[in-house]
Amino acid sequence: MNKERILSAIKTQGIIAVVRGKNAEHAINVAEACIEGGVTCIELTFTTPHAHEAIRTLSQKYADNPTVIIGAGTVLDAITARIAILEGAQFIVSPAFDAETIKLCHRYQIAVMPGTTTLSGVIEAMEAGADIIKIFPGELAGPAMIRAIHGPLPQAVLMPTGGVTPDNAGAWLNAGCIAVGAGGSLTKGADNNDFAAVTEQAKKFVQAITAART
Ligand SMILES: O=C(O)C(=O)C[C@H](O)[C@H](O)COP(=O)(O)O
Repeated sequence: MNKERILSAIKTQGIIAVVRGKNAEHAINVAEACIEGGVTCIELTFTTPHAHEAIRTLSQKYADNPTVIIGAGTVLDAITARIAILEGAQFIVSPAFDAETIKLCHRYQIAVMPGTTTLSGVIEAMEAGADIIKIFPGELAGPAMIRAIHGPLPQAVLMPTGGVTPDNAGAWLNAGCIAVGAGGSLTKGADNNDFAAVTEQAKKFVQAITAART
């Protein structure tokens, strides 16, 4: 799928699941539980051992399903981004700013989302061509910061991650975020292999996002 369609799908879905697995198989199970609950944009983080295998498996499985978008997270450098792209990742998320990662993603026309918590960081990311700017850690910023950034920079496309829950997801969207990223509160059941709990939590996120947009 081309980059515009990936970005449009993320905007429509309103949420990216941040999946940190114990290993590739565990990450795949967590991702499948999210997808079953209706959260279909999946960020597989490179803190998971052999994360690239999970990216490959899920990218191949959902290659013909345009509602499921598989991407990579915790991408700290261009080498990791290239590995993720070769395995099928359709978007790249970083917790911070790395110019080489953004340049590489542009080379392959893959959506790229660097992280920052400052206004200067937002401007630097926009100037480098970030498609979405991740506000991380979101719990330290809060939805008020989104409104504040959009004062001087109404054109900034922002997405928080860190501390996003079904209870506060709507506040982030109402503050002007294009989507939210949710890890711990979405996938905590997976710590005990309770994947049904992950599916239930995914449904709660979908309900919260639908409610915020109606
Ligand atoms: O490392 C990255 O690239 C990340 O994407 C960081 C994640 O956004 C947060 O770890 C998610 O935070 P929680 O939802 O509070 O678990």
